[in-house]
Amino acid sequence: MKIFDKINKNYHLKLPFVAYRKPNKNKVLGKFLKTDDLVFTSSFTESGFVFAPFDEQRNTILFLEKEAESLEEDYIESVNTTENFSFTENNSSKEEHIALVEKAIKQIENSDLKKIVVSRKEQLQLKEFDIIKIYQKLLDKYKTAFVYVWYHPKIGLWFGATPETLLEIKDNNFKTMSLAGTQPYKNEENVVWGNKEIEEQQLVTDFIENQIKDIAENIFIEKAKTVKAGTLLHLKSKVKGELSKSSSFISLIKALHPTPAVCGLPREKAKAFILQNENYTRSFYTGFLGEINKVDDQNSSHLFVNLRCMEVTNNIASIYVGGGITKDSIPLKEWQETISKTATMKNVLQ
Ligand SMILES: C=C(O[C@H]1C=CC=C(C(=O)O)[C@@H]1O)C(=O)O
Repeated sequence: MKIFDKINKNYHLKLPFVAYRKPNKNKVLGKFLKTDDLVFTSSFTESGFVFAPFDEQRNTILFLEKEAESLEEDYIESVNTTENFSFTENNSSKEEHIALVEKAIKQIENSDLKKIVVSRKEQLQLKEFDIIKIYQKLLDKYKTAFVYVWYHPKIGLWFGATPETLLEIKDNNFKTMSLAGTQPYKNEENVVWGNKEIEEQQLVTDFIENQIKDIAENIFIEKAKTVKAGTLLHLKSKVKGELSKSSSFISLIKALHPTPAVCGLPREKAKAFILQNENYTRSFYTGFLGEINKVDDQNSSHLFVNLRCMEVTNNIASIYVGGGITKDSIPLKEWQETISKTATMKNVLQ
């Protein structure tokens, strides 16, 4: 495909680009830049593609629409996915993660915190690395996800296949979702959920409702349903509404990000715990990415939460995974949940 040649070319010339396919769509879209200038946005008023970190104190990167060459092509399923990547697994940080989960549970028991999402980074040494093969495998395997590869020579190379929409907005009509609770998919989507997962997801739904109630009208929240995301199942409620005339797109982003699906409740206290206690920097994991202010589509924007993602630097893949901790969490189960979540990316590396 032409778009893959262009990805290869830009990557080898060290020029920024993003390629992405929206959930359940066929088209792969690409934005290819001609210089390696680093452009930031804090107003979200420009037209382009944003890549935002978890911590909003850090910069959001913008690929300006007017500076980019845009390509789009229907994806033709790859026939070349049998080739193997081999990797050596680093010694896992099981004890460290379990200790972090235990600390989060204690903090919840001894404060007004209800939920904290704690995460970790797992590093794998790749024996081979081919940007196109990895991206094709992601496209082949995760048709219901937002599947992307994003590169800037001054920032890094990221891949992801995320199940979570942060915000889709056109005119004043918007959609978002409350996604939380995880169990492995075992050929059955009709499953029973435990109280911990039901409560964990309800906390996210209540937070979203509370955050948007003063800036939106006609809010409608669907009952939670089971959804499949790769080899996992989650609980999801769709949310829609109308942004009030006096409110702005950025106020909606600020109201939603970071949701308790990636941070916790109350938000600021959970964030402080995360920044103090996770012994690595999340950078763009649990941030968000996507199109903003599309001029050819009534200024619409479509943003996704950066989950099930990895960063590749010098043949080392860093896979980022986390999970929501509540008073009812069982540390060993939370560890196993992060292992299950690494499979989304590991499946395309082997
Ligand atoms: C934080 C992650 O997932 C979130 C989204 C869905 C379910 C989650 C959970 O069950 O904990 C997390 O809130 C991740 O995949 O790293």
